[in-house]
Amino acid sequence: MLNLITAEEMRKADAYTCEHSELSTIDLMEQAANAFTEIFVNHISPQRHITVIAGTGNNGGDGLAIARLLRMKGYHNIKVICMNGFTTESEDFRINKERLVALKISFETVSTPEQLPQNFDVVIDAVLGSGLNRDLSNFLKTSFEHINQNSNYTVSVDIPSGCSTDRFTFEDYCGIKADLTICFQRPKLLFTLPESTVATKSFKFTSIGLDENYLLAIPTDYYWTDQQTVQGLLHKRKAFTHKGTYGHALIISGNAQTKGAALLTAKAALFSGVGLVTLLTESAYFPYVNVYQPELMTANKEDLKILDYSKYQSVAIGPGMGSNTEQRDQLLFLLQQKRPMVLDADALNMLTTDLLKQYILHPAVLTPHVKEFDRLFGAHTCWYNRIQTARIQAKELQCVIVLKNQYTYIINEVGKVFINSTGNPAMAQGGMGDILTGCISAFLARGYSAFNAAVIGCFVHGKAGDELAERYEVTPASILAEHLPLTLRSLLTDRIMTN
Ligand SMILES: NC(=O)C1=CN([C@@H]2O[C@H](COP(=O)(O)OP(=O)(O)OC[C@H]3O[C@@H](n4cnc5c(N)ncnc54)[C@H](OP(=O)(O)O)[C@@H]3O)[C@@H](O)[C@H]2O)[C@H](O)CC1
Ligand SMILES: [K+]
Repeated sequence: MLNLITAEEMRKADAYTCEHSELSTIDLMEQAANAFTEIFVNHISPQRHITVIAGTGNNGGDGLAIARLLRMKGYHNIKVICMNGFTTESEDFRINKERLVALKISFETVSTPEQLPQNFDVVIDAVLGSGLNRDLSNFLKTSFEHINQNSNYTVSVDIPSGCSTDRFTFEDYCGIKADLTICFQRPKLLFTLPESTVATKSFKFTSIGLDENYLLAIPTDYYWTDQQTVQGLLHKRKAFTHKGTYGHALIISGNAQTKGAALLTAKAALFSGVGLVTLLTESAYFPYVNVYQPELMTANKEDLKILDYSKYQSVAIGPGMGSNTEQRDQLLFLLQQKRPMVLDADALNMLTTDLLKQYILHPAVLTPHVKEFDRLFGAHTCWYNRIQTARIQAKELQCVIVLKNQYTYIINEVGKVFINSTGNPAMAQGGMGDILTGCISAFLARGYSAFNAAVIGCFVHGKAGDELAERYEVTPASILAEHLPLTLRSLLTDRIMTN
């Protein structure tokens, strides 16, 4: 679990690392440039024409070091353009300029936007990083606009120039619009917000060798859930265990038109390793369930109010359930059974915050997408504010909120935010949310806490999607469900190999 930190804390970590190690700031810059270059070479071939656009601070210094390292790696079409008019020139920028000139890499300075080349193939943007402390000058604004319009592909160093990581809105954004940002040491919360795509379409982060013990001790409300965290949480199946060891999940989902949602949720629970899965549905539908997935058990919807709920370790309610008066009455009845629950889709649509306050008195995971979230907790104009509401509500309701997004936010009962790091656009298809509900309900039934079930469920779901996306342009939900056991195996095998 990586704690996310602010630009100011990063600066302190930089100073601390240099003070408490043999490293000088120029060494750290070299490490940062190396880390950047390692990712860059996997994206951009040496045949491309690279223009590094640099400022004269440390972000610019990184840019110059990157130009030199790329030249040494066989990128021969490379030049550096330095933007004039900065008040400061950092010492490490100066050293890197000397090193660059020694390699005879083209270095020129521009003072007006008109002096910039007409077109760029690949731009490495190293004008401004975390040192941004005021509005952009007209010179920089116009230059950035020109670069944005005329670059085939732009990679920003640490932060797109002109983007402030301490502000979470992008109104009137006039900085660099990157295709990829390679940021240092930690992901930035900002880049997980969907609106940040105006500044960077994607991001990767890489360690530059800052003191991790120092960094990890910095308190924060935001964390990045990485593979190691999930591997630490996952238990391997043990010898002499049986189906009863792994819990029994009850799935309540699907009306006449949306039976597929019920099947997908149940299938995902099954493939996530729960001992038993029962699907509550109309008796007329039992044969279809058995044909589709013979391992599933069925219970009659007519018996909803007479079932013995104590035998289910988790109850998932909502996908494709419908939201008429009868279903609302069923939902309230189910909530009163106080079983560990996952509430999704129509279950969320039928609830209000007052009802949640009244009925959520047991471990519960709410899995809204943006529309469900805003209907329940009020409209939001930006994701940062939406996350803040989720933090308040999770604390107030004492539940876990899984706010779905490309980077899903998992908010625990004390309002801390854990950002899921897996998943991709190939998963953007109907039924994917049903699979997530099934996954989380399986881990809940297997005995994990609501929070751990949410963290594991989101990670495994997204990782299965990532693995499939290497081979599939799109990953239909049922294919993803069937891939879950392979993903679980790879996570558990890696752990055995590495720990
Ligand atoms: N620990 C790390 O993360 C490391 C980061 N590295 C890289 O360093 C940058 C941060 O470098 P820094 O020198 O602090 O700042 P910048 O390069 O972003 O900016 C330089 C100076 O530019 C001036 N400034 C600020 N805003 C503007 C503006 N709108 N227009 C013009 N100029 C501006 C400001 O100086 P002033 O004296 O004029 O106020 C900035 O100081 C980080 O992003 C990483 O890329 C290290 O290389 C490795 C360790
Ligand atoms: K930059």
